[in-house]
Amino acid sequence: MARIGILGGSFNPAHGGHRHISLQALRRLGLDQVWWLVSPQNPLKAKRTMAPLPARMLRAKEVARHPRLEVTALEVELGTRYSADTARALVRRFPQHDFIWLMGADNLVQFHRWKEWRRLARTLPIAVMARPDYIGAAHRAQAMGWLRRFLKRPEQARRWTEWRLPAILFLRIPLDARSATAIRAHSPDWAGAYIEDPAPPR
Ligand SMILES: Nc1ncnc2c1ncn2[C@@H]1O[C@H](COP(=O)(O)OP(=O)(O)OP(=O)(O)O)[C@@H](O)[C@H]1O
Ligand SMILES: O=C(O)c1ccc[n+]([C@@H]2O[C@H](COP(=O)([O-])O)[C@@H](O)[C@H]2O)c1
Repeated sequence: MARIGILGGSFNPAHGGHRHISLQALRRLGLDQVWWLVSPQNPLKAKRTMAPLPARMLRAKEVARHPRLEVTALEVELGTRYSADTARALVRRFPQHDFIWLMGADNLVQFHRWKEWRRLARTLPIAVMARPDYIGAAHRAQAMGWLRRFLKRPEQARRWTEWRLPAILFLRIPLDARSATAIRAHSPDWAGAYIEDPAPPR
């Protein structure tokens, strides 16, 4: 039985912020591993600006480089597109593990727009990682109207496998301002380095 944090994301591209929150989650939640689920396509994000999945995977593996961080494209294998379905499929596929869903505070702000988000919260506990500019907004998030009654205290963090679901925890970790949006603004063609050159014309 392993204790595993799930960090779903576009990773377009992966950056030190992902690594930072994963290492914090490992420590604060007493995890054995964090699995990065590199999403084929976030249902709420534009396809136009999404780099191909193989390029995002390669970059994520370069950034993660830690024995307890696992980079996966599990949603491709599981055939799931929405996180509520992914969570359910993970629990069924890996009954020997305990999972907790990790997200940055910005994700909680739009959580009420995710498909069947209450079902996700009934399937897995949720840990919300602090992110600059979003902490207040996360506490005021629309989804918190329902989730607030299931709030756990920080001192309960390591006992998450014993929580009754739904359960949500805010982790006040050192803030990290890195973001994929900022990287794309600076290097819009970052994925080019990870895509093999097409065969030269004959
Ligand atoms: N610096 C950070 N601090 C806290 N959480 C973060 C940080 N960077 C990413 N996350 C979280 O990691 C998960 C995956 O993030 P994602 O791949 O969308 O990166 P991003 O930097 O938020 O991308 P974008 O700027 O394109 O939205 C999300 O839950 C997001 O909130
Ligand atoms: O299930 C949904 O409806 C849903 C809507 C938006 C985002 N998500 C998930 O949220 C995670 C973070 O996405 P992103 O693009 O902000 O990195 C990723 O696992 C997405 O699949 C899920």
